[in-house]
Amino acid sequence: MSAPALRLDGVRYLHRQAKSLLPWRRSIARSGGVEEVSITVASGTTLGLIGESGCGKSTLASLIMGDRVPQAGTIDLFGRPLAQRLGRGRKALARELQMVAQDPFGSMDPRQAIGPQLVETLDVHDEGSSAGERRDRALAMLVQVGLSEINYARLPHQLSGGQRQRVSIARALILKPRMLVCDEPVSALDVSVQAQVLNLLLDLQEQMNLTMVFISHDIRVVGHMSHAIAVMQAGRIVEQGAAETVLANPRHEYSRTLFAAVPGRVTVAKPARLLESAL
Ligand SMILES: Nc1ncnc2c1ncn2[C@@H]1O[C@H](COP(=O)(O)OP(=O)(O)OP(=O)(O)O)[C@@H](O)[C@H]1O
Repeated sequence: MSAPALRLDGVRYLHRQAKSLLPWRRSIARSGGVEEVSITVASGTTLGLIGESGCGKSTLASLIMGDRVPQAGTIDLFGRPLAQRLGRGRKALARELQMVAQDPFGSMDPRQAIGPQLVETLDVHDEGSSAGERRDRALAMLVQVGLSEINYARLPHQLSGGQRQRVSIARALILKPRMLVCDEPVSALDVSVQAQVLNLLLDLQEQMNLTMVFISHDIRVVGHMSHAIAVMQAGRIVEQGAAETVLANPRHEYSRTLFAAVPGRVTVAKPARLLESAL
């Protein structure tokens, strides 16, 4: 079997608490973070990462994105150590690995229209193309995420929350990365809009053969999106496996408690043929 798209082996990152101003409490205490995290994501599949607020999901996302460096353990992306691709390799990494976060507004320039913001990404990373080609690519990307071309000239505040999240997906995918980390991408959206954005992500995954890490506290959402699921508690992965198996037969006590809180049955939408290679 070919190398997995992403492999984390024994990754640790513990946040340092700010130094106390009280002299007798000046020792640097460790607070939350992640510890001994080992996960594997097969190419073209989605690993759903689930756990309660504060368990370390976003810390893990930032480690995968290379925004934090592990204090122990290794991260390999497409068969190469991530650590080698930071620093000068950063720019090339952006063409392989992108992120969609919960709040699309936070990462957008409120005064710049949507289209030019997409073009700007190409300006930085795709110097070979002409201005006209970049504009065409931005327009095509808008259409690919289900937005009409009219949105090219609109400002972020003129769009709905769902449309804004589509724009941030467009911006993440315009460089045609191979891997996408989604950190609670639909948590801020109305339930009716959530399904549309999730299905868009599923379609794009198929069209672009994307590998995804999909982070959510919502078990239904993770069930809808994932081939494999990892359950996180207090910074550690307590259980991982094929999505169907984990959801139907959770082995860890914590997973059972987490799933029991969800009324009804959680369904897995992903095709079974991919399950085997997802592990
Ligand atoms: N920069 C930081 N400095 C100190 N502690 C931090 C920092 N960032 C996160 N933490 C702590 O680390 C733990 C994990 O936080 P993290 O944001 O990774 O969890 P999460 O599962 O993504 O939570 P949420 O779903 O609420 O965003 C928490 O206890 C949090 O308080």
